[in-house]
Amino acid sequence: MQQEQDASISTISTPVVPIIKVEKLVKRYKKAEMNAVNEISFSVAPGSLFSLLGPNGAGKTTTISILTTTLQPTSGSVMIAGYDVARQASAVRKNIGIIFQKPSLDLNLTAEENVRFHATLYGLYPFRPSYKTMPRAYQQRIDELATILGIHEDLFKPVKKFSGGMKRKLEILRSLLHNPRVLFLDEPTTGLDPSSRRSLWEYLSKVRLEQQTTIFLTTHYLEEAERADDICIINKGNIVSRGTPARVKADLVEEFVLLDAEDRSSLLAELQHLGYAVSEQAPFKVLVEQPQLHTLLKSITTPLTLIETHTPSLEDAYMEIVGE
Ligand SMILES: Nc1ncnc2c1ncn2[C@@H]1O[C@H](COP(=O)(O)OP(=O)(O)OP(=O)(O)O)[C@@H](O)[C@H]1O
Repeated sequence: MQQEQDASISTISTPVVPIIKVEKLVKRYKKAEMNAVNEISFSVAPGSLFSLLGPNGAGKTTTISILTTTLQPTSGSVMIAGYDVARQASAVRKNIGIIFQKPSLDLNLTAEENVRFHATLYGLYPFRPSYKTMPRAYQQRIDELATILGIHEDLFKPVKKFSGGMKRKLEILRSLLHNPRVLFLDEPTTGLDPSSRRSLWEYLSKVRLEQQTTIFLTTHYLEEAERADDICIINKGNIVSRGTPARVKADLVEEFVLLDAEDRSSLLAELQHLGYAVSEQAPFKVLVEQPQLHTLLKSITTPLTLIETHTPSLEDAYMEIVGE
């Protein structure tokens, strides 16, 4: 038994060096009365899919802009792949890929030309006038990524013929060319129809598995965040909940039963005697999860006039947090 305990403790405490570490990050815009990001701290495990979830104005774009070195924080620290965002911005940039909300592709060029011009602009490969004359390493990398992202057939087509989903995939391909350790995506599925959205998610999972890239994305869709290994929910610049989707659900979703009786004082005394967390006002709100409900009801001897169970969904809990 002792051995089992020791084994489980050592498994839990195995240190994983985070690829992203955010500590007490604050951003206050000029003339703003409140912090857009209000002393938030979190870390991201390497190779994971991390989702920053929140409603409009929560502070997602502000956070991702600081993490990607395009915005100065007011205070706090951010380390990415071991580099300090404020003091080692160019080393950070070498280790990250970024896809912002607004597409930045040249519609008059082919997909491959968009990638090639980007690659030469950023000094990854020397410029050559055609794909065929580009270095072999470039050709292999673009082939590999286009295959993972499912746009191999379309590489030599003009981007103006691409759907929204294909354009997104091309931007992802372009931002992965230099093999970044972290890929940042700001609301990547905004404006996509449900099937393109699903397909983009499948391809992002493949990218993560095959390239071991950590993926950090922002979204205001709860169902998207549920696909992540870790979620951090922010609202009005503050962290509301964080952890695995299951953990966040347990954190936010409060299961309870409402009970009432003609003899309320007897019912209240019984509930308190049984050790349940219970509201003072009737009908009495008793915090109890479904599996324990039967035991609770069997133990009560006061005749009941009301039994009403409440099991909110994660969506309900999220709406309650952000809808105020
Ligand atoms: N350049 C700016 N100057 C002043 N205030 C700003 C600026 N950019 C954002 N804000 C404010 O900071 C807060 C956080 O905005 P942010 O864009 O980070 O939220 P968000 O979660 O990305 O929202 P959305 O989902 O709508 O993109 C909001 O109150 C917003 O009005």
